Amino acid sequence: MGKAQKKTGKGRLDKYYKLAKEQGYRARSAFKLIQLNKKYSFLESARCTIDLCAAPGGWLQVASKYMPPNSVIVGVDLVSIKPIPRVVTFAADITTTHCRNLIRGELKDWKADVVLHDGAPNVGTAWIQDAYSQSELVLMSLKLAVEFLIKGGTFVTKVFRSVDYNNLIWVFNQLFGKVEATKPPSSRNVSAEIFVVCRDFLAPKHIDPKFLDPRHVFKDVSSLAPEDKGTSANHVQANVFHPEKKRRHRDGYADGDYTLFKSAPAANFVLSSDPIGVLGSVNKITFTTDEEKEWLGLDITTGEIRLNCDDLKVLGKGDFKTLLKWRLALRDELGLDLKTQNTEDLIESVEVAEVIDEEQQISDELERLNAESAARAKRERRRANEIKSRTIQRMQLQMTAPLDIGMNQEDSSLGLGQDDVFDLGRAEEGLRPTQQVAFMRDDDGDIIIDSDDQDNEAYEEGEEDDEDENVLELEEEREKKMATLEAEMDGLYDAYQDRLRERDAKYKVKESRRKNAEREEWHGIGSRDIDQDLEESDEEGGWEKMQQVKSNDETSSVYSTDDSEEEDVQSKRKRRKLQDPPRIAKRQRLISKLDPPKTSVAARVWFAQDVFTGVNGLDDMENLEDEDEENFDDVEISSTENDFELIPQDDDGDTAMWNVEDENEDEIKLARINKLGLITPEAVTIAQQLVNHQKTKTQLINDGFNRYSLNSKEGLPAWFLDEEAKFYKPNLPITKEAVIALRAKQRALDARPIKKVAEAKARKKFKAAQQLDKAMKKAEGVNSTADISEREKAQQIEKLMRRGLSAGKKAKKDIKVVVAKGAHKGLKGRPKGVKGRYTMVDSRMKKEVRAKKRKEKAARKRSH
Ligand SMILES: C[S@@+](CC[C@H](N)C(=O)[O-])C[C@H]1O[C@@H](n2cnc3c(N)ncnc32)[C@H](O)[C@@H]1O
Repeated sequence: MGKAQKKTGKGRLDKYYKLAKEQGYRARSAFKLIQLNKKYSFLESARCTIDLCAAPGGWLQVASKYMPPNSVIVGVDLVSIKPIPRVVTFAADITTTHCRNLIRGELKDWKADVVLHDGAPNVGTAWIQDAYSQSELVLMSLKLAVEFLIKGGTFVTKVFRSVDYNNLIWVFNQLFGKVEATKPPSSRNVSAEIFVVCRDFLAPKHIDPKFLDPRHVFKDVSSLAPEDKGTSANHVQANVFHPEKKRRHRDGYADGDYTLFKSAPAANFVLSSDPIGVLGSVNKITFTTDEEKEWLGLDITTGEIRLNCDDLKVLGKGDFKTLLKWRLALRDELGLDLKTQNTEDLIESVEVAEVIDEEQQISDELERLNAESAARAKRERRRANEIKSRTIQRMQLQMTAPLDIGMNQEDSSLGLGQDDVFDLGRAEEGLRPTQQVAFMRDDDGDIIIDSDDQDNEAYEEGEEDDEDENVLELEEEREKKMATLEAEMDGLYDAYQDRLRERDAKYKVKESRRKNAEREEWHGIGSRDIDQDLEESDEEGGWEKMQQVKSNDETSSVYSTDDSEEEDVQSKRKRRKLQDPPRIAKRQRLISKLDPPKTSVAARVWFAQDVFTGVNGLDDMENLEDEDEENFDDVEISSTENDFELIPQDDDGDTAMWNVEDENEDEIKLARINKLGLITPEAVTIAQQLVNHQKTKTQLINDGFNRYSLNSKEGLPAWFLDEEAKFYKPNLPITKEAVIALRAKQRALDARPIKKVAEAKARKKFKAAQQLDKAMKKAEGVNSTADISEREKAQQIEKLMRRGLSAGKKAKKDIKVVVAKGAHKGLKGRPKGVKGRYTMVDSRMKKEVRAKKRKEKAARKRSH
């Protein structure tokens, strides 16, 4: 790190970077050594340490802090290292004999207890080259280590996980008793670096120079000369330098491929038996060969497919499936799918064998038409069945009244008993012989009873005709196959996502950010908003009227003018609760001093159902999700803060269910807002509009009923819901003022002094007050002295008070500070245009002076 590094982006945000700044370390890497030393404790007992590649000196600072006083510390780097107390530094290349001589000159005949190496060539330009010279550098540092280390000494080095890694470890194992590779927490996960701690140096009398020769240690197995393997004596040596006959790439980059961006030819994807593997490991699919280019020209290779192949990292579930389907279609086209090919061949050969005359053609055509219509009828029947079962579900959840599907509960003419009113299976059976009713969906998607004769004929034909049955079976089989394929693709997509997640170290951060952001997003009205408004609203308007209507008319809904809509929302909530019992369990315990819930008749009837009995028992459920635990903690805190009483759950089923999750979510939101304030421009916009009376609460509530608030997700495919969750969000308007206000808030936060400065200021103030106190006491003493004149008294008191008031305010010396950068960098003598007293400072100086003072103070304390 000879060059000044640009400290932007992740570097600045990094926790260790900040810690290093705070604690006066020159580099965040200092924490790597601190953590390594914490694990292996090699510095405390060391009397002499050599740090190879030590600039800017973070490790040296750590060594000087943790090693006993009066120990010897030597640091070497290509670039010069600014002075550090107790440390001797040189600027030299560790691969040269000059460097070796310099160290020898400094140590004389001393031996080092620890040799450190954190060398890194200029990473970032050519990775292949970097990785190799890094390994080379490690070997060079090892060479110096074996020369200067004492028997039993420790060598700590940074190694990059590359193809040379295993060879290096093998060499270390030959020279040290214990070799361990570890990655300290401060080493970034995205970095390929790892630290190897080699302890208990064996100090052999003679070390084969090949152990320390990169040409031998990193020689590739394939390039191994046959004579090396020949004799049994040589055989050992061959193993020495090539511990693994076959290199595996589990741990590092593949041979010769150190790029993160990878592409694969389309043939790999199409012909591979593991297409998901291909998709998960590359960024792009290319069409380079003639055959692949031909595939591009096919109809099935649409523009969308080409785009998808161009950047696999942006694929959503739908794109992913499209790509896999394209692969299947292409394989079909190429005749690669053996099973399909066989079936097709069979059909083809049958067709060829047939003698086709005109009559035959007509009968074939008729057959085909019959088969088609039978298949259509079957499809419709299946669809009707699906609708039927869905309707039954809806009815069981009281989302749909029997009348919604055109049935009259009391109509005995249908031949149905009162008890069987929800048994549509039987209803349909009962209807079929007389009226031949089929359940169909009309244009609006509602269920209708269809008694069209033609359809019924088809229905019956479908039942009777054997040949048609065959076609139906085929059709069914095809659909089953499609369903299996879909399921398979869903599975593959999940696997693909997992792979991407593994590769993307930032995924978790992104996810947690997204969750945080979602917390403050406002998508509509929750019950909490409404309850709060019921209590707080001081406006006249629609909302109050609705409230009145609600209390007067028990049959009306809670806040919707449409009963069915209200029930729909309620039942969705209930279902969510049932699917997520632990959540309920946690929240049930949080019932607080809220007013008894105001339930509508519809809600009471709903909660009275059998399904909800025993919901309290859910309290005992374990295995709560992390997120919920977090929420729970938050809520607990906020409820104690608000002096809420945590009381056990009431046995009454209604009350239990009324403890809606929305309330707790709102509590969490509220607690968060109390803690952090409003953090999104949308929220600030709404808040400002409310404060400035640009919007009333009623308007706000009405705005909550938008197209996003009551979206039914029923029957939608999972991948669609995934995509929707990502992109289908209300776009709440934000104002310029809101953004300005947020920015100002952030600036104010940034401008706040850090804790240490604030503490120092407070200390100064306290000391000044103490001095003043002292001065006043002395002045009183002077005043009460009888043997001096009044004039003298006044003079002395004035002097004392002046001193007391000026305590802590030292007169600043008039010295001009010149920063040693730009034209002033490396300048010797007076800088141009600077008159009077001046001092040159640089970025390091302040910290070093402070550190020096700190140490002096500590030493003084110790000596007292
Ligand atoms: C990651 S930095 C070391 C940071 C140091 N451990 C600290 O805590 O401040 C790597 C250093 O290796 C040095 N380096 C690279 N090749 C070198 C060589 N051949 N000889 C000496 N130093 C070298 C670079 O100049 C760079 O300062």
